[in-house]
Amino acid sequence: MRSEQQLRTFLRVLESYPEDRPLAKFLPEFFRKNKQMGSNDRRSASRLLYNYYRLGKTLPGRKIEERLFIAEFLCTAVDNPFLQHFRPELNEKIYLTLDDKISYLKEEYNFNLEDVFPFGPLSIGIDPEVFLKSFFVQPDLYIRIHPHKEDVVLFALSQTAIPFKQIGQYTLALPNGTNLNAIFSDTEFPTKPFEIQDLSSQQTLGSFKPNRYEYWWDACAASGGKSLLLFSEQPDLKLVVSDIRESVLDNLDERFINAGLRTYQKKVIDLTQNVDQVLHDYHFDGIILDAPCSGSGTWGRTPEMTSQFHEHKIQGFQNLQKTIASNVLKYLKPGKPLIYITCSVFKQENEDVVNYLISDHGLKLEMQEVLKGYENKADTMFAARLIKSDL
Ligand SMILES: C[S@@+](CC[C@H](N)C(=O)[O-])C[C@H]1O[C@@H](n2cnc3c(N)ncnc32)[C@H](O)[C@@H]1O
Repeated sequence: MRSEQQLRTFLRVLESYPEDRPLAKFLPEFFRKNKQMGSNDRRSASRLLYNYYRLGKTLPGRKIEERLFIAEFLCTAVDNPFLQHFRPELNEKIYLTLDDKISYLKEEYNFNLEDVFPFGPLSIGIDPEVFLKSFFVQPDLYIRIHPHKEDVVLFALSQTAIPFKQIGQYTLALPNGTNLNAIFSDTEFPTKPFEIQDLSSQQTLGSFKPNRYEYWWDACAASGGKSLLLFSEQPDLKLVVSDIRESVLDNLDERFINAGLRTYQKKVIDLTQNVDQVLHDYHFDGIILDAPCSGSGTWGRTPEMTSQFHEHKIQGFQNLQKTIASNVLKYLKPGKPLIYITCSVFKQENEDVVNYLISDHGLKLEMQEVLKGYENKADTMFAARLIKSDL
């Protein structure tokens, strides 16, 4: 029986999963080692695994199978043959709204929404209920179109059956898992006319406000998402990018070439250390600090993190953020902005770090905001613009 087979495969994959690396890395490795699995088996195993982890820490005492059926019930909105086979009484209610499903589970299974993500406190302004419910909805894939390439991208997408939504002049939402390489092939599009970038990440641009010919530093640049945004707003900038990981900076080179960004300096540095030897002559007009963080605002994409996370880690991230922020400030000109960004929902990593920068370093807060991706099938992020004092 197909559903029985799917359940057996799910249990086998779950048992093999060591929970020490992202599912997105583990699953392809597992499938490579288990070549007998066809594409349908892979698809259903991935779906069941991801949905299972969307339950987070709820219903801890229930059997794995029971939790899986409840996860399927919450995360699917169309007739579900798997559920029909094992729990027809749940499949019968598959068309209920998420709110009604949650009420039903509360009654019948003692389900408690708060247990999905029992961590906190959350940043100010986050609606806990809406945030928690977003865990049962797969986030969208967002792209940012390069300037003047809107027609090319919209035309290519209109030739496919893929439903996409235009959010702004340069921003499109596509269903998760859309194979953009198939639509924008290397032969037809040797340089890609867009970046894959989450909606909230794109929205951090609002806090940058760069001016022409200024000198900016993207201090934790990774593969350069924020630098590319900065460049899209103000191409006439001088730019330094750095990260502790050399490998991610190699990806950055590729993305920069694709976007036409050619003049920048690149440095591999550990910002918990004294970096004066490398940066003693630098005085920046703006610093973007997209700090290492729990990533809790992105767990809608990596739901396995919710059940693997331990709350005590938040303090460790805050310590790291304070250290790095204190170290970079030395290279910021007085009167100029530090843009502090995280993809965390925790107040301890967001407002508390901002308050520390104000109280211990005399920075002036110009604005701070939570980018509520949980309302838009996107990541949730935090961005603050702080000005270094003139003294
Ligand atoms: C949130 S990610 C940055 C994402 C990037 N700005 C983007 O838009 O794609 C944080 C980065 O901080 C880097 N990082 C972590 N610890 C660091 C340290 N001690 N010094 C410098 N960079 C560090 C990580 O390697 C990671 O790439």
